[in-house]
Amino acid sequence: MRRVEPQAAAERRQPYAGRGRRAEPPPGGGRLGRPWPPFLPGAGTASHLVELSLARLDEERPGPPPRPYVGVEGGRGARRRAQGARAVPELGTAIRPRPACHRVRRVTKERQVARAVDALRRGWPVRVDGLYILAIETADEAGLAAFDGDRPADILISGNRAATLKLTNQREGTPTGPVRIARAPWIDLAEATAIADPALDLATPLKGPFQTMPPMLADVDAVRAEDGGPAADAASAAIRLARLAGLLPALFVSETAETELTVAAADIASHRESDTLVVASRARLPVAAAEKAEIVAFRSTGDAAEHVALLIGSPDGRPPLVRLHSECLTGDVLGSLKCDCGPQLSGALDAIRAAGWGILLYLRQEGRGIGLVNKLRAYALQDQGFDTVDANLRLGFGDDERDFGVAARMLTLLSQDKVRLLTNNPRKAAALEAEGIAVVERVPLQIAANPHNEAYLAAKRDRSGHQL
Ligand SMILES: Nc1nc2c(ncn2[C@@H]2O[C@H](COP(=O)(O)OP(=O)(O)OP(=O)(O)O)[C@@H](O)[C@H]2O)c(=O)[nH]1
Ligand SMILES: [Zn+2]
Repeated sequence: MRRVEPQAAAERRQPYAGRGRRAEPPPGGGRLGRPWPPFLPGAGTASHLVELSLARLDEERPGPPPRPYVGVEGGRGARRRAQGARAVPELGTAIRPRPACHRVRRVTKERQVARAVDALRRGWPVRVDGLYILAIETADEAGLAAFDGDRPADILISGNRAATLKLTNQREGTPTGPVRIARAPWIDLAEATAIADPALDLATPLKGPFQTMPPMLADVDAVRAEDGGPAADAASAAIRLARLAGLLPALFVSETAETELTVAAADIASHRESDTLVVASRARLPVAAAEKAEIVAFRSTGDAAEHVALLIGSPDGRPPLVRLHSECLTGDVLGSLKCDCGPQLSGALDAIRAAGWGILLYLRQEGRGIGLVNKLRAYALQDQGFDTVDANLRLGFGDDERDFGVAARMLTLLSQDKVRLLTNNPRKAAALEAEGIAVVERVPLQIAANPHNEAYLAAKRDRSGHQL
């Protein structure tokens, strides 16, 4: 039986001492100007607070023996061991939410980018340096009317989408960066949606005529942003923001609108999920492929996605066999035959178990980083005859929008700097190497084709350079 200490004993020790929590109210009151509740150990006001000694809990309910997993030597776990408390298996440090008494947090650039992403998804305007933007995909009539004000806002699309629409930049030929289309009176929300969404390309094959209505294509470089810096940077950042939001890279754009939400183009451009990624939690997880496995979940402050690592077997001194698996809901969960993701996932787990020690990183990068909704749009285009690469380009994205810096950061947090990589994709190996993870061997992960994914695998081999 666990014994609850009498209050008198609790009063001699400070609960949570040394954990960075304040024990006494700060001078001048608490959070948001409200007075802090009294917390005066020994004054009889906190009768429910007792200290449960870690050492005593251990005597009564011994913890598991330390597992031989990786971690940062000399970290919090090592200190606890040195103090004789229960040995905590080490694998990076889980970051707890801040206590409720923590006062107003600094608004970081990650938080500002996250807010902007959220606003775009909800159909709210955002200001990026001197450009105001509203996502075409999530705008409604009332929101667009408010955004337009006295003068119709223009349209901004990615260079890839502009190339699909054959909107050549008047000065430079084929555009590489975003292209701005002056909005003629006939371009209402429905027309703008047809410009944005290639699923409608067949239904409305004749768009425009844009070129005959100058200045339909304004070179964004010529427009200076109000806050300084070329509007081209703001335009590129705005397009990136749409992709981070999982939206089509097509926006209404204007130099005059109203919103309280401003985000700097430079903050969007430098936003990297890996910068703020931390270990959030971990647990033992026997899986069908391997009973001896452990799951580790990762979070970052700027993105909602939670990435996961599954550690299989025990470290044996060799670099682990590592699989970077990008999320594919349709293949991983529903058994889609259009791709090779499901069989690759189970094949990778089997290969890691057979190797004795390895890690599967489950990366929340659905659709090669364009998100589930856009991947399904790409599938609809593939049913029209476009291959997996062209479908992405028609949507306005690159062929592969994934940032493997996240995977490198996860490996670093797991204290792994050398890996044997299970992949047919040389880009993954190069990306890890660029982030400081040595890929000592590439191990192929070949899956037999089926009639539904033959063309997909051929496009990966012939157009994306996969070694199949
Ligand atoms: N945009 C798009 N994404 C797809 C399509 N088919 C599969 N995907 C996504 O592609 C990703 C699969 O990538 P992986 O298997 O991790 O990696 P890979 O680039 O194929 O390389 P390997 O390591 O050799 O398998 C998943 O995020 C899928 O959702 C498609 O037709 N279009
Ligand atoms: Zn898939």
